[in-house]
Amino acid sequence: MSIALRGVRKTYGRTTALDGLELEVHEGEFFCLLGPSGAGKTTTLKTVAGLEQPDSGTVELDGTDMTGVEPYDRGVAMCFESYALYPHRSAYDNLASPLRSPRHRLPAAEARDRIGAIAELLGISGLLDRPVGQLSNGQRQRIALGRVLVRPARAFLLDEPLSHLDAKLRQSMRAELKAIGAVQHTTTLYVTHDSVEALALGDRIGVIRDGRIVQTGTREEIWYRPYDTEVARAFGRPRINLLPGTITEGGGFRSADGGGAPWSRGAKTSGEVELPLGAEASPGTDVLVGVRPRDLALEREGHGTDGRRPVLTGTVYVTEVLGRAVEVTVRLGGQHVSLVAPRAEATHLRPDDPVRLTVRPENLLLFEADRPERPGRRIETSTR
Ligand SMILES: Nc1ncnc2c1ncn2[C@@H]1O[C@H](COP(=O)(O)OP(=O)(O)OP(=O)(O)O)[C@@H](O)[C@H]1O
Repeated sequence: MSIALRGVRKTYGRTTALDGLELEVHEGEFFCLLGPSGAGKTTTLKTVAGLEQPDSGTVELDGTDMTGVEPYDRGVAMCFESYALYPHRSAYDNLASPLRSPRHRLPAAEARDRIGAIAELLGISGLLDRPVGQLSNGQRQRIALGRVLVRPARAFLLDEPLSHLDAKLRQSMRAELKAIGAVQHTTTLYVTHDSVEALALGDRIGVIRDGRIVQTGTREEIWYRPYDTEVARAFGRPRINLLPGTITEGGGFRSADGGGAPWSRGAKTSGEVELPLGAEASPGTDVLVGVRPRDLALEREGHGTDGRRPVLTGTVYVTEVLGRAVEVTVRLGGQHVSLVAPRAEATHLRPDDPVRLTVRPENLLLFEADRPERPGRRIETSTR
């Protein structure tokens, strides 16, 4: 089933939950809607399900306007973050109840098989006899998810279905979820505020902010061509580094002289540097250059640089071991930047050690400077 929201506006009193939201989810797609708390994610799902009516705008399912169509008749199955389960009934009964409704009734043996298969995938087979009221939050959440997935639907609407699981379980369930046959073949609109989850699961991702979609794209598009600094900051941990500067006459970048400009280039020594970015912006524009921590490399001593890659010179501020990698925070002039390096390359580093960092020009992103009224938008360059 395809899902489309066209110019959907929804207010609650003086709160605007959805502000002319436009969204299209294609048939069979796993679409992640990512945004911070209060952005309008749950309201979007409820509007698609028919549990909320838009003040204006329309919801179309398979191209048909759903205005006036009851939730029950929309063919979508929704899983709430605050799961509505029957606490006194067994987990099995909770999973089985959707299959007893006149619309979805299945022969008992088939229902048993289906429940067994879903329970197996969700790791809840051992809990089926227990009353749901006695289960942990994480266990209940999996029952609630199972309840949605067990019945045939033309689209699944899932609202943070893994949020109550511990990190390890969440990670394994994430992998399982996409492998579930029903999910593979059914349009799924999945709400999360976790960018790692969105990147792992989404065929496409929609970033929602203040009731509007800011950007829609594949994970590559969102990662390499973020709409603005806020989208860039939302994806990737540690966060993207954003360093201030201005656009030069030739469309390059000149670092802001924040007390000892950190950039140098090629064999030149430390000092203010110009990066030829081919920026589509007028000279003098205040900008931010974005570099993700994993795209910054420590220049190894004695290896020099190839003369083409920009080099940043600074001193180590602090290091933190992240499993097999190390996050190194480097002081550059008045700024701090983080980079993630393989442990072997970074374990010897101590605070105040001088370091030189390199970055591939194609890994530099350019943005307008942030303004009070809105985050800086990405500026096209010729280096990527
Ligand atoms: N029933 C309601 N009555 C009044 N205001 C509401 C209601 N439901 C949602 N809102 C408001 O609408 C806005 C969007 O809420 P929504 O629940 O859609 O956000 P969300 O992105 O799902 O957030 P979260 O991640 O915290 O669940 C919020 O400001 C919220 O307070």
